[in-house]
Amino acid sequence: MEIVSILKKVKIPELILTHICLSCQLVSVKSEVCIVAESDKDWQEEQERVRFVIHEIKRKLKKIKGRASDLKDRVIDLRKNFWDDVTVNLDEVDDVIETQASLKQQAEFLSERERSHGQLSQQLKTLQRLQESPYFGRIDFQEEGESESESIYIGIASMMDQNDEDFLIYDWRAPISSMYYDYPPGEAQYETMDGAIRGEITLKRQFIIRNQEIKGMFDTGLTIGDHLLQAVLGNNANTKMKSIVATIQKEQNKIIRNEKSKLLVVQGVAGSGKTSAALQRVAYLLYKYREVLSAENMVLFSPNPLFNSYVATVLPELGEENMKQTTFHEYLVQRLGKQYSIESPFDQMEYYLTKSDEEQYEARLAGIQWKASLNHKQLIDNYVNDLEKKGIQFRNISFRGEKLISSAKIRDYFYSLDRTMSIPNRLEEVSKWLLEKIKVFEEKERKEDWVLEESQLLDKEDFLQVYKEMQDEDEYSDDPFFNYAREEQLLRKKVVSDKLKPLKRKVKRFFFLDVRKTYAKLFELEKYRVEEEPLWDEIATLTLEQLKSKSLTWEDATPYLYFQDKLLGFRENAAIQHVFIDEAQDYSPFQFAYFRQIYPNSRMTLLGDINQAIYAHALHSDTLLTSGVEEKQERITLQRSYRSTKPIVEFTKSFMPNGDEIEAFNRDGEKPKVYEVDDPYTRNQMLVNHLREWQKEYQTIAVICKTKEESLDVYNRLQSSLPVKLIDEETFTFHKGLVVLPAYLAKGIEFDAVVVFDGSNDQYETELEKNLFYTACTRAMHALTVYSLGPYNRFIEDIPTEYYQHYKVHSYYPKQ
Ligand SMILES: Nc1ncnc2c1ncn2[C@@H]1O[C@H](COP(=O)(O)OP(=O)(O)OP(=O)(O)O)[C@@H](O)[C@H]1O
Repeated sequence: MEIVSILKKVKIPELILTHICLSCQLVSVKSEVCIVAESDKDWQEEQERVRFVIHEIKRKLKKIKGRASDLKDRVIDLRKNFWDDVTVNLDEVDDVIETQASLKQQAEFLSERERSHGQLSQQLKTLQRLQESPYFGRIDFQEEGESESESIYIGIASMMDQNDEDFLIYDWRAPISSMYYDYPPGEAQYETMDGAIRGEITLKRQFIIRNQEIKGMFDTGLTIGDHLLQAVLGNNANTKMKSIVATIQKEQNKIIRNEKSKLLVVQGVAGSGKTSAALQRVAYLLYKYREVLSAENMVLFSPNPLFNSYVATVLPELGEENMKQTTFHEYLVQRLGKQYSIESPFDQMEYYLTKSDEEQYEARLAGIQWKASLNHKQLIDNYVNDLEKKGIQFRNISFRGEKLISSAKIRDYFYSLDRTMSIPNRLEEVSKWLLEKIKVFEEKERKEDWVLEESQLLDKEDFLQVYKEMQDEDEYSDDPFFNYAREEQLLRKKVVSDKLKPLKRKVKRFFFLDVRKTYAKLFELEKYRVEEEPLWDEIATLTLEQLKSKSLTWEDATPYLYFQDKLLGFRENAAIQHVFIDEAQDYSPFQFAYFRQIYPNSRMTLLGDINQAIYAHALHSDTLLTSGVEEKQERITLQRSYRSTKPIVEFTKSFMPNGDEIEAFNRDGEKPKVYEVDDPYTRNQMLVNHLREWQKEYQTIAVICKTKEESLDVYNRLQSSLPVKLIDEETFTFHKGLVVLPAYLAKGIEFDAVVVFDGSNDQYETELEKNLFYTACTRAMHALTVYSLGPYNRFIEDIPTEYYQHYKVHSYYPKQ
């Protein structure tokens, strides 16, 4: 095997390291590196240490395997013979109590064993991972006042030596390990419970260890040397996101280890590692607060279902459980899906992109922006204040088509209650009052003829239940007439009770309050007309139409739920201690305010990129990453982009405002290509050939379109020539190979190579379309090609021509 160890001694500039180690894909890394022969003493000593540590790991593995297997046998045995050790005696009250105690003890015994077994399996998994690659970093740290430095080896978990005295490996999340990410050699310090420990880093070294062998070794003067990063970033994209634990950058480390902020906002350019840092942060918090925090106490809101599967393996790879993951749409559907069909953000986006010729388009757009704003929230708050005094719409309570209690009576009762009580508390009172009334009605109703008729139709089980009830009551008599009468009584009771159950359930859930009708009044009453919004009347008409058809547009769903929670009350989710919101720029200020309401005490980490704000509400208005959030917050900015090669970053940053602040990681590659083609047939032909070529080199290739419709069209065209998959909003996992998808579904994800199917002026014109185009282009890691049917879009005009290769292609086909 060809291995070149890389250390600091001999300098060979501009070495193309195609012969490094092919098995770990350290290929095509072109940079100035330092290199020494394999026989180097340091290399050998390090390899010796790796062997020693792995030997220790194996020893531990053997020991734990033995213990785990013993424990497993004992658990199985305990489960099988659970009852043998329980004294069951139910004769006397004392005996029952004793039996209960004995049962409890046995159950606790079993669960304690099961827990221990779980912990051992966890340790086993971690050791198995360490066995492959025990660590990735080393720092030699000489603490102030000490005469010698200590070598700290850093890996994904800690491991002690045989006598449990010294650490052979430190967990990357241990306080001392933070220096590895934060400091180059020289003065350094780390925080402990007892204050800062100061000293000097005398050596900083990175390793690539695979299959128990050192494949690469770098001494670095930087925080985290570029060599390793070059190697990692040069690899092909995967359908699963990778952990960045070995190469976390200093700025990212600030996000990961931030403990002070209640609200942490990360504005990071495309590919700057926001999502990666967020996941490492979850792992860090789970480690640091392991006594009090578990994966169930954290939730990640992600941009689409595909993204969930994309990031699903990062935490398990680090030996941690995944936190809950959901999309905000999923959350809204779960809360409101029974009453309404809820438009997805993607459908709203399709509307925005494709329906500009519709009559109501302008009004809808104005509505999208208004309903995203905190002004709309204020309007609702004012309205709810008024509703405390009057105006709530109630429903009649009816049973079998007959009105039992009129909405007017309910309203009068509600508004007769103490006004200092909140609306939900008053509803609780109304509910009790109604249930009392229903109870009285229930007793009367049992005597009705229909009840007897229905009782004949009861199931056999119902009769048996009544029979059992009579026996339990000890009312079984020798007098058959008495029995018959009692049976009828009970059957009648059962029929009415069963029939009223759904109604009672609804009353307990405050169904008597008509939320929809009350919300609609906000758009009907002159009092709430928003004068400063010129299209208010149109917005109101549209909203009322939607409400009538029992569907909620994306822009309406959050305000509606907010309003509903205000009226009916909402039990906050106290279990969630940390909320992560990825692609935070896509949430409106109103939506964020709603998050605050449902998770009032949780810490929040918001991650986003203002340049990727693609939803219509972001037009001319604040998003979470601008100034929309007034709360106290800590902001961290990431300017360096890691995903794409330098030429791709130079291309994409050139047409973005403040693009000059975006910094490319120095990774070489081909310049992006822009093909202006004058007919669709030629473009298709070229595209197929192009993709065929790429398939030889790359594992994940995306043809990114603007809309769903365009994606479907491209998919249909390519299908007959190439193995291709179409990704839509219902796609939950994606696989290697060639995919076609709209840009908004590619958010957060990356591909080896990307084709923008049509980057023409007709397609990308507005400011939001620019962001969409930017989002599409920045998905590419190694190669980017833009096809344009006719003249390319005006944003490309802003790019210096030396940053891309431009081709004008004339039709292969004769014009007809
Ligand atoms: N410190 C790092 N070491 C190695 N790779 C990194 C590092 N930071 C980021 N990357 C890589 O860069 C790519 C982009 O990272 P990530 O998806 O986390 O960025 P992002 O800021 O969320 O991007 P976007 O907003 O464009 O979706 C990933 O392949 C990730 O593995």
